Amino acid sequence: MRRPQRRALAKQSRAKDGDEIRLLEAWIDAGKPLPGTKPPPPSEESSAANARARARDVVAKAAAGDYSDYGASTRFDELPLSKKTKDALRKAGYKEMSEIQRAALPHALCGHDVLGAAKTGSGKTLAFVIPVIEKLYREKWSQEDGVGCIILSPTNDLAGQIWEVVRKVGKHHNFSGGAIVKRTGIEQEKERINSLNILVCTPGRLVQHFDETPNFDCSNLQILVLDEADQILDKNFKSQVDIILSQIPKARQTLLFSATQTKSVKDLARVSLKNPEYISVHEQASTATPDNLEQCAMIVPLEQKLNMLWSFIKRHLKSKILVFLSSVKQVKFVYEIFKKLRPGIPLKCMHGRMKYEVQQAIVAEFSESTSVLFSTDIFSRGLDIGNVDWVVQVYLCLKN
Ligand SMILES: Nc1ncnc2c1ncn2[C@@H]1O[C@H](COP(=O)(O)OP(=O)(O)OP(=O)(O)O)[C@@H](O)[C@H]1O
Repeated sequence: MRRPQRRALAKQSRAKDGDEIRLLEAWIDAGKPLPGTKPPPPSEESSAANARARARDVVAKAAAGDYSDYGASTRFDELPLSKKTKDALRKAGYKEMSEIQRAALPHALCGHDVLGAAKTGSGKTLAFVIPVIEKLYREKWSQEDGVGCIILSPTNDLAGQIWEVVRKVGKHHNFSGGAIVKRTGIEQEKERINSLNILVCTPGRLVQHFDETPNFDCSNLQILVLDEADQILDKNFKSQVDIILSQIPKARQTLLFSATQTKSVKDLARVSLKNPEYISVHEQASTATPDNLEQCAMIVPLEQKLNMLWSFIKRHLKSKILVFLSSVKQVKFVYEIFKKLRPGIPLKCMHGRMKYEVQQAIVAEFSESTSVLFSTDIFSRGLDIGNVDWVVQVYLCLKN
């Protein structure tokens, strides 16, 4: 008896999705922003209660066929998004959009290619994760359709972090996906990669699958995202990115995000952007770092550097400190010596020769506790760790 009931429910839910998709498509088309437009500054008059009422009104009107322009929205619930996505965003505590999200989401939702730049920590991840999920939802993507989206990240850690955001925002949808990183082992990945809809991975790992996984197929790809695009497009990843681009369809949506915007015509031609929207929300800012970040430099004779670092740590025993060193050898050396000297604060170290699971455990511990983490630059891009008091670059290259 149960099975027919379940089938009937599934049918009902598909029909509901179909109605919602038709409404979203009509709304997206009717209310889309004109190419090249930016949202006006948000008005300060409205209270949270007013804003919620306005969002309800917008959605009710859309259901009645009166589609509003959504390019000036300030809240996620004013956008033409599926109920499943809106519910997940609300549960995760996301209500008001950040500046880059306000500027990029309306263009990305209506299918434009986007080249977005905004300071680190400004919310770029949601600005590409939401359009990815919505596009696949509106395309009624399912496991049988295979890989629908690839999100490229320069590091495994960042890929893992992006995947967590995809999971959070897509938790009421039925897409499959995962962070294709060293953690799982290539053989296990090969068995399931063709059934994943959203892949978050480094260029290197993806190329390995193109080389080694029989029948690995991305010919249906709908959307390609490059996070930290400036780094993915630089010479270190060039050969890998070229292979990836040769294996995916040119007719797709492409979203590029980073803290600084690449304007190199060559780069943009490589990724075949079509009439991209250039969105740069912190153009006037003098640095790509947040305004409340204070930065200073000290010139210290080489032979004094470790003493100076030791004194710094001893004077900040109640702080969370991230120390960047320039090689695995240095990280191991400084960590071992300082550990023996017992500064009075827990010490940790991390570098690319450690297993991925060990790195993840160290990041998790560091996120939770007051401690000092010595690391190479594997840790330098895009990771979201709260409450870090100090970042110390011990061997700063002054030329750069
Ligand atoms: N609209 C929002 N409301 C509240 N918090 C948000 C919003 N958007 C993003 N955040 C939070 O802000 C933090 C930084 O977001 P995110 O990692 O996406 O920034 P980023 O611009 O990608 O930074 P980076 O350049 O360092 O990768 C995260 O903790 C995220 O959950």
